[in-house]
Amino acid sequence: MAPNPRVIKAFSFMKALGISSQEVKPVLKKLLKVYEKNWELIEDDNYRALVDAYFDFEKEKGSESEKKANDSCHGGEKPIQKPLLIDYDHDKDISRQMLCVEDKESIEPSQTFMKDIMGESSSQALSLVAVKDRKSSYPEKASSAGHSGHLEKEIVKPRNKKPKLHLNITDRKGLSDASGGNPSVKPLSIQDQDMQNKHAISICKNTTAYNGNIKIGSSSMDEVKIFLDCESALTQPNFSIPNLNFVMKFMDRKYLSSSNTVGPDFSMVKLLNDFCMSYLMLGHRKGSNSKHGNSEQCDNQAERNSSHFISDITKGSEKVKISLIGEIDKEELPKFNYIPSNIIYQSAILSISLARISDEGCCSDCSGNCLSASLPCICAQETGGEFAYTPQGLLKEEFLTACISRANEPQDQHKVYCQECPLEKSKNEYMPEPCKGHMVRKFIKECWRKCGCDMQCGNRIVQRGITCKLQVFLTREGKGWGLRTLEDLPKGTFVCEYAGEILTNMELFDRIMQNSDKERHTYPITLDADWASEKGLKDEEALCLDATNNGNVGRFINHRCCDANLIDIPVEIESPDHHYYHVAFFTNRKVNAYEELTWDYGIDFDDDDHPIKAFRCSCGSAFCGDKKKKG
Ligand SMILES: C[S@@+](CC[C@H](N)C(=O)[O-])C[C@H]1O[C@@H](n2cnc3c(N)ncnc32)[C@H](O)[C@@H]1O
Repeated sequence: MAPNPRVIKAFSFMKALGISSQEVKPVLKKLLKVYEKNWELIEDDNYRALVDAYFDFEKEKGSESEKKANDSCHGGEKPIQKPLLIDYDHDKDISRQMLCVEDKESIEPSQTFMKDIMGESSSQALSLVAVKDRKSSYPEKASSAGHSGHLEKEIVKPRNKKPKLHLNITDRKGLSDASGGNPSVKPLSIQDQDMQNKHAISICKNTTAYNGNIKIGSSSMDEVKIFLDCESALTQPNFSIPNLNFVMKFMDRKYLSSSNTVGPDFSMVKLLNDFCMSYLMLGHRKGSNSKHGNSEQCDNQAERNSSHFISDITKGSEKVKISLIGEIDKEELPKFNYIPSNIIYQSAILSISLARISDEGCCSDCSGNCLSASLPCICAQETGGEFAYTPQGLLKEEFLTACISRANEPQDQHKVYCQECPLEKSKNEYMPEPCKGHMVRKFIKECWRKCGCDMQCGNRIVQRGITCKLQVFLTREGKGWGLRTLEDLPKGTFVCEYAGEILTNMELFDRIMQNSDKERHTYPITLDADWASEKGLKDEEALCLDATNNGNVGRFINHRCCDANLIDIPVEIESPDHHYYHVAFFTNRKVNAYEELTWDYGIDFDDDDHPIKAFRCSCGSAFCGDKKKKG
């Protein structure tokens, strides 16, 4: 009689797992008896019942018979451990399966076994993930009344529950080297202590089984396992595992709010990468070290289905998209008009004309990139004959250090006192107070339109605009919205300008008076960095920037006393006099992905007379100057 093709198929499936037909035969026989020859139950879910029955049977046989079985089957090698098969198309391509091994303490699989599954060439790249909790990964065992024998008792109850999405966080400690010996490929993962939380995720770095970083497959255990390769941000202390429902809902919203969800460049890998990024981002957003506290918080959030997400607050006006993320009910969406560069409100006088740029004020003889010329061009004169930027586009260490030390020690020698201070005049036109002093600042001068170099010249950083990946997010300390970077930023990186309306100080003062009842406003910046060189400024030349109603992303940068990670540096671009200049933010140290970007506003929290009422500072710095708050 010709063998039953279903038996042959079951044998070949088990053989691929390294289990011989002889071993499978008695188990299959008993299983058929228990299931009353219902093959569907046996074949279901990649022979899950058969695989389980086999391993349970083996286990129960006791140590002696187990040893015998292993010796005969694997030539004395380490016994096969029960695999959770993740198989995306068993019939078509068994060599592309991924395996999870039950016992994480000893998950080095036998070479034979790996070769059987992956084939000779691919066995090194096999990715193995230990399943932490047997209960959470395995179906219930049924005590089958009416059947005798151990196997029957341990037979797996066929599952009629809908498969759940179950993502496991795994510890890769003790895993076999899946990197194929490449030292630069380090597995990275996090371990969830709370197995009650079924929403966990396995994130492994570069344990690529077949070229891609993302691996998906459905297991034989009614689960779907997704392996996502995420960034090293995971190891940061402020990362806590977000609720998966919340991440899912966030993704839904994000893609529903995006007009081009499925464009011609759609790819599943991109989508999953995005999922990874969102997962990390939401994890970081929690900002607390308590996993349990956060997961509760997340549950509530998920219940309320509550997240704001704007994919690009710049409405396409910057070269990069800047997203905003926050929770509904916590804070209103900011109401302002995004402008990528400064704009005159009304009375400010800005004389920008090429005629005002003298031949000595530009490098008309240059071409290409001024930084690659043998000698610095005339535009470097402002910065002592050296360009402020490195060829990599960062601020030079010495220049940055000089700016930082001047900002940190606002000593009198760097201050200038006006005879008739426009700032004081704006507060009280008829009886102005004496000038309180203005810091003389170090300027950067960038090449511009009259210069011979091109737009890619290394001395044109600020004018080329934002290039970092930034995000507006809701701070947890009550500071309202804040700005963070989504990527690591080296020291000296240009982040963004503070762009807003250009007002005269008089106009600003009027505006402040009119809005004095409003608690929160953005912080205006007085453009007084070079008032020293002016004998007397006309009212319409004493300028400031206000980004409250119209501004760029700089308006979201919160204050931090003393140890902020950004420094504001005046930059001369199109105007040779310094009534008007650009205020550019640079990192003053390396800033890690997901860190909030902060800037020291230079507020005197004791100055009760200042027209702008200082907020209660929640910067969290050890050097916080808000003594009232501390008191
Ligand atoms: C330039 S805006 C920054 C963006 C602002 N957080 C928002 O939600 O639009 C300045 C305002 O943010 C708030 N803020 C900034 N830094 C803060 C801090 N360290 N503590 C408390 N509030 C802060 C204050 O209300 C301040 O007037």
